[in-house]
Amino acid sequence: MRKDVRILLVGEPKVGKTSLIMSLVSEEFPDEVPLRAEEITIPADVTPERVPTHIVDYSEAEQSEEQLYQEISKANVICIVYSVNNKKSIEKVTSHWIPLINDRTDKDSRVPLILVGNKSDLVEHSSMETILPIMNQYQDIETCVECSAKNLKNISELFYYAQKAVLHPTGPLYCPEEKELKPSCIKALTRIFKVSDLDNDGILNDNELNFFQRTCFNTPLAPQALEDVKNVVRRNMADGVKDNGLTLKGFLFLHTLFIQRGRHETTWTVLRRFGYDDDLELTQEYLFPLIKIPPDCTTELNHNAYLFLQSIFDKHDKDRDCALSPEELKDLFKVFPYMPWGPDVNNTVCTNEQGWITYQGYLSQWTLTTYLDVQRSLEYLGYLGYSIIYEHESQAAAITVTRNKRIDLQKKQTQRSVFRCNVLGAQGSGKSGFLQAFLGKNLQRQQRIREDHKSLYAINTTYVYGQEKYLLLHEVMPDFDFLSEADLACDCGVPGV
Ligand SMILES: Nc1nc2c(ncn2[C@@H]2O[C@H](COP(=O)(O)OP(=O)(O)OP(=O)(O)O)[C@@H](O)[C@H]2O)c(=O)[nH]1
Repeated sequence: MRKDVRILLVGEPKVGKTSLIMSLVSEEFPDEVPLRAEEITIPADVTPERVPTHIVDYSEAEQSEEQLYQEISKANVICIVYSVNNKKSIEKVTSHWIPLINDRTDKDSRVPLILVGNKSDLVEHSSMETILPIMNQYQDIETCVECSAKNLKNISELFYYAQKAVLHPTGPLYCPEEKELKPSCIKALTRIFKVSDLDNDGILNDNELNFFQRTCFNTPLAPQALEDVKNVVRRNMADGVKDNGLTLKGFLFLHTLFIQRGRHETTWTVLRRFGYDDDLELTQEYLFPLIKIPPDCTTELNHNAYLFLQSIFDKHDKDRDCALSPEELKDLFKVFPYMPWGPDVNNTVCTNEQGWITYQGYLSQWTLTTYLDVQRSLEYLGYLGYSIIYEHESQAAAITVTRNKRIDLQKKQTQRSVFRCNVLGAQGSGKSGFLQAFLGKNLQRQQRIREDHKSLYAINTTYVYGQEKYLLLHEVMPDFDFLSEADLACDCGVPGV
């Protein structure tokens, strides 16, 4: 969410820019105004969207072109003011102001524009007939409003729309020409749907909808409201509601409707809650929360994280064979922007006879990633929506940072559950075979492993005094001169296999 909003008012001389600002601030029409109002800052607590808002005036008589360009580049939203009783000031909107602003702003990060027709007290008719075609022609125009600084009509609304255009912009979400959601918005909402579809049946049932509602808006929907939402979808499309739940199509339709009715903030609230920024990318804070790992400590998944991963496995193991077929695995990773596991994973963890990753193998791979590269693990948990489903502040709540290894050794006691063992030995001494045998793969199966699918790691569970622990074997290349710090940082070694 933005920290502040900067609104710039531009337009032809004498259309009433300064008067609009003064009317907003003093809540009365000023008889006399300066050429240009001083920049004002409205504190967060008196703005509708609770963000500090700066309002900046422009005066051709007082400012140079260079100063105007500077202000344009600093603005988050620009109000182009015209006077409804002055045709020339309306013409100038398209002949002068829009091209001037477009020339000075980056095509990919255009500022939203608002067309403001002032002095509505002076005319009987509306300027909308002239303005609507302009709105259809220029995508950057967020909205238009007619107002009067003189009788204070629509003044606070104007500044509210301006704030809203910055905080909840239409641009990234919706294409007004096509009257449909933009592809990146569909992608984000589809991920949100999949994360919220806890049983993975392609339908959000009442429980899932309520959970979603509570997560995003802090309140569940009343039963009648839930029915009303579904009825709106039913009335508009045939397959938006199925088995009394919302399908992806229905879910996307609802968001299209929110936007078309000017309730962008609803869709933005959902997107932000699920970690998206203004460009519909997952934020760095969401994917990579800060986590401190002191030296000699390792990282493991905690009990809650395993429960979560278990539920993710269950929801994708459709045939209940305790293994993920390639299709099931693909489906599991659909909420990721890329496929995180390559074919080497099948040779790093336990698989079934078909070579598919078993439940145990799946948890082992997560354990391995968390041990070797905790940032990656946090990122993956983020794609799966861990912190949202478990209502934690961040993905970091899934991680246990273990005690310093030296203290463990001193006390001869450890809480750790993952232990790393380096396997050393000359080329051809059978290290790979040793690793594969640890995964229960016999020589016949080992021979079928393609060279480029081989892994230098093998991880599996073992029992120590009745407790389940993970043992991670790492095959180290024979040239000892090149052993890295990480290669040496093991709990035990198996030399000369
Ligand atoms: N009737 C009417 N007059 C208005 C309204 N708003 C502004 N005016 C009058 O229009 C004239 C110009 O107003 P300004 O606020 O100075 O306009 P501006 O756009 O800031 O002008 P520049 O500083 O030249 O750019 C003044 O005489 C205002 O009193 C309005 O809503 N209705």
